[in-house]
Amino acid sequence: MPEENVKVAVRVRPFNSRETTRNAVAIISMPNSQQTEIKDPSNLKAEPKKFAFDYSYWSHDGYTEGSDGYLSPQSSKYADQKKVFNDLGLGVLDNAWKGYNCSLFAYGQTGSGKSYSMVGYGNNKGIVPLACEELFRGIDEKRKTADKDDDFQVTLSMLEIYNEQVRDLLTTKAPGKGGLKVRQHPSKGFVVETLTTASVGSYAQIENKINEGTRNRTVASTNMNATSSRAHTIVAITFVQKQKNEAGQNMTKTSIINLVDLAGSERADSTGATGDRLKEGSAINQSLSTLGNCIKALADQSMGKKKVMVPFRDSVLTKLLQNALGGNSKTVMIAALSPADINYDETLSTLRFADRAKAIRTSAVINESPTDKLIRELREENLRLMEMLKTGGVAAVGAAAGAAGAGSSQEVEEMKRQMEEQMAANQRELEDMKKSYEQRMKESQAESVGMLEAEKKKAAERKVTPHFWNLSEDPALTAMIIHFCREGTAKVGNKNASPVPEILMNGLSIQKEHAQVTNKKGVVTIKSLSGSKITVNGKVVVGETELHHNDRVIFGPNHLYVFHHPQDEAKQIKAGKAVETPTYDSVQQELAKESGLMDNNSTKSTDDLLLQETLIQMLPMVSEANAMSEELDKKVKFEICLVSPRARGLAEGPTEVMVKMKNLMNSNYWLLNRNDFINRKYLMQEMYQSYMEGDSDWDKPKEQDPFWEPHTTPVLIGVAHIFMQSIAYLIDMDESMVIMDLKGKDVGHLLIELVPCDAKWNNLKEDVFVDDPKELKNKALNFKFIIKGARGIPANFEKTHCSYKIYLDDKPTKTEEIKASINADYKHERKINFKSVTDQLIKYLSEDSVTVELWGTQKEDGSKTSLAAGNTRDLMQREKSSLGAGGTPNAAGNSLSPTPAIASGPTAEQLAKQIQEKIAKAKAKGMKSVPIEEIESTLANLTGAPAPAPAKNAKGAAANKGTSRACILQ
Ligand SMILES: Nc1ncnc2c1ncn2[C@@H]1O[C@H](COP(=O)(O)OP(=O)(O)OP(=O)(O)O)[C@@H](O)[C@H]1O
Repeated sequence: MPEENVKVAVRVRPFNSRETTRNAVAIISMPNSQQTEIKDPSNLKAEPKKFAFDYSYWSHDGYTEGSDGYLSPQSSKYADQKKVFNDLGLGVLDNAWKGYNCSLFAYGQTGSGKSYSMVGYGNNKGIVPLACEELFRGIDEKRKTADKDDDFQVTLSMLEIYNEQVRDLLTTKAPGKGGLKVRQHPSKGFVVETLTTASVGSYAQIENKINEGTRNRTVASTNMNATSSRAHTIVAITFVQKQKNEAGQNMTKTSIINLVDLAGSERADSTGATGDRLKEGSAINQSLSTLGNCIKALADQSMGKKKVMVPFRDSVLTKLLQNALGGNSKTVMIAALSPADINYDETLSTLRFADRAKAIRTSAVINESPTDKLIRELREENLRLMEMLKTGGVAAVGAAAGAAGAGSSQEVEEMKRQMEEQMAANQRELEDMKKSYEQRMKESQAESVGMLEAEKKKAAERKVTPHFWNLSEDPALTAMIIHFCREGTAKVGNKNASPVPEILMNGLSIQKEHAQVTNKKGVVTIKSLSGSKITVNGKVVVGETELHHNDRVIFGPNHLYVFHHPQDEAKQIKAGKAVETPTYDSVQQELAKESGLMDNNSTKSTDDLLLQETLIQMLPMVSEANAMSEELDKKVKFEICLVSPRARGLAEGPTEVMVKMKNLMNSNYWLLNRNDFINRKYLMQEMYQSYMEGDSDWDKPKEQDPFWEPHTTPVLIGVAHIFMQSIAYLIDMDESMVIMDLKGKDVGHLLIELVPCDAKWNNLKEDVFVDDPKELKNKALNFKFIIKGARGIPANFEKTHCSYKIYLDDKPTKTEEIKASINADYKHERKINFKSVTDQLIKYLSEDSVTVELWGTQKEDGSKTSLAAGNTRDLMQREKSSLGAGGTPNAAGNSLSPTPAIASGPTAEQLAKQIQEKIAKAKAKGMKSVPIEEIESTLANLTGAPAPAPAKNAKGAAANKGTSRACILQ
């Protein structure tokens, strides 16, 4: 069987508005129509990494937007939708007409442009609609000259794989527990049972069906509280052509065209391995990671590697794509690339994935229908027999048949009769198939006409009646759900309400009777029912609130709608007001601002903008996690924590977003980094989904419960910053330093001593000091770093220890773990010795501080005094009200401000003052600065050699950095 490689194209999109605001740097270039290069943003001068593909599409710039919104090329370099379709889509169609199975799949991180290439937006139609249009244009063309027996049938199915479960997108029926079943068929491979196949007879019908599927996807994703970018969507078009071939025989060619929009390829963890206990628990990434493994194995196979097992069976997606990747299919992959520096890691991994896919070989065959083949064979056999009978070859046939146990011409006649009967039966079967197809077509046409009419009516009503339209993170799912607010009163509620509410919403935290919307002569108001949550423009609704055009309304934690008021809009336009339609980003930004976590100053650094983006991503997730905790009565609460670089022991860097998981029954808490939290959120969703499906075993054992963490997991209690300045003057320090938690709250004191020593580790005498730290250069330096203990630690801790790094330490040093609740004596003494002090070390000692982290494991039931009772909702309410005036709770339940850059205790300035006072006192007693000979002799003692010459240049200084660190004695 002839093999051919998978065709691979990459396409780079324009910057989005956020990237433009933050002055993102474009790191992708395409020197020609095949080559793609990527630069490492941390080293822009270095050679870029180079890749070659069948097509490299430049869609980053060089285009103009027409009045109809179509983006057309300004320069020949720009690849518009038509170009991509002509290269990839037409090829797929051509193969479909020939009877080959074809697959086209789009790969890339969320927001990189997969849907744009596959489906497109507005007038920029993507490959799927253009291919469907072209397919029907071709069919219409063929029909003009077709024979009466010729026939062309198109059927469509559309499914989604989310979390290893298959959902039929062409039905509103909820799938049973665990989704649709995937079974192995002896000849077809893996198939989805009971999947709807819709017959479609025109482009309008196919477009209608795809819209219907997208709408169902929107409803399902909000109901299940799922993230649409984590789902894979497969549109499968089956194209059957019945035509006479050149020899006048009836042939049926069947081609299945699989159009696959894969879930965002970003790794759940984009910063490397996470330490979270539950990191392997979620099935959310299983399909995509198995796809990666299959592509790797297939690429190895085509490179000639023997005995490679391709793990198709390890995920639902790869089972369904087995043919597309490893068998009977002509396959095209389009990898979508973000141009921005910040996406470097993801984009590079997409390019590597695409590069591997190039090597895969498939061997497609023209699919003839077995029924037709049989008829053809029977007819051929029949013709041969007739010919033989006519030409007197009966004896020969008889002899041949005799050898097989027959013998007479009667038997030959009998054989002939049986064959003819079989042929007739086959013909009948075909006729039945045709009839049932025609019936389905009629129904589908009627349904389609009905739907078109309903759509038209809805569109007309939208122009005059106030309504809500859904706003989704995924632009493809936006404005798919419309709820009208007709004159009178309408209830918003879930499916358990009786009577069924006029505005039906299901999903997380939507109550039976959630809200009431009243339209009184065009004045529309909303009020919350049964204490449920509604937010308008970022503010929680209290009492009856009037809605205005473009107001952003959130029901529960995540049902986001925009209110459209046609008359209000007209008034605004008349008054000359700019009417701006809210976007998902603008709404999230508004919520983040309302959360109080973001300052409102307009000049923002890149780090601020990136932090803002992270907050925008995390805030809705934290609200959802809290809503799930409330519904499942998990008695934990999640809160965003902003952690400054200083609190992480770094001199500089971005503020990090972490999530604190708090046990509401006692004061225990855990800190989750962003990726660990996101991973846990998927697990929470899985748990919530199984709870919603009525599974009796929805609740997991503690070890697998994302809402639980053992009390023995150490948590960071707080940090203290120890300034090293006194060592730079060879002056000792004995201080009690404040320990601050990540919110900047005082959680105890750390008793610290810094003691400069001589070569024999005797404490330097009081009269030994330097006036200027520079005097230490090239000399040896010995000092003791002593952590005596901690005082006033929160009572819920059982065991504590400290951990810190000094100067260039690559691993943290830990003190002993002390079992004590409020006061702990670590009695930790570390002897630190530098053979030769460098400028860099002097700078460090003079300006920097050591961050000592205080870690602890909590008591099983926290601090007994705070044990609380009640359900999660009550506990959350109680916590909110006890926050007091200082903390304003917000949508996400946060009341935090970022950690101050430096914890209090004696500040650097106060320490400097203390040091100068000590020096002044010593001088007043007639003492002089440290005798240089003493240091020289210390150095000689240690190295047995004279002091090394000072580094002459930066490189030398850097080299010295490494050697100046002597082994550290403990
Ligand atoms: N070639 C392009 N030209 C112009 N705009 C583009 C192009 N590709 C993508 N975009 C825009 O970028 C945004 C993100 O693209 P798209 O929705 O296709 O991403 P995606 O990878 O499908 O994301 P998701 O995984 O969330 O579905 C959209 O607003 C889209 O209009």
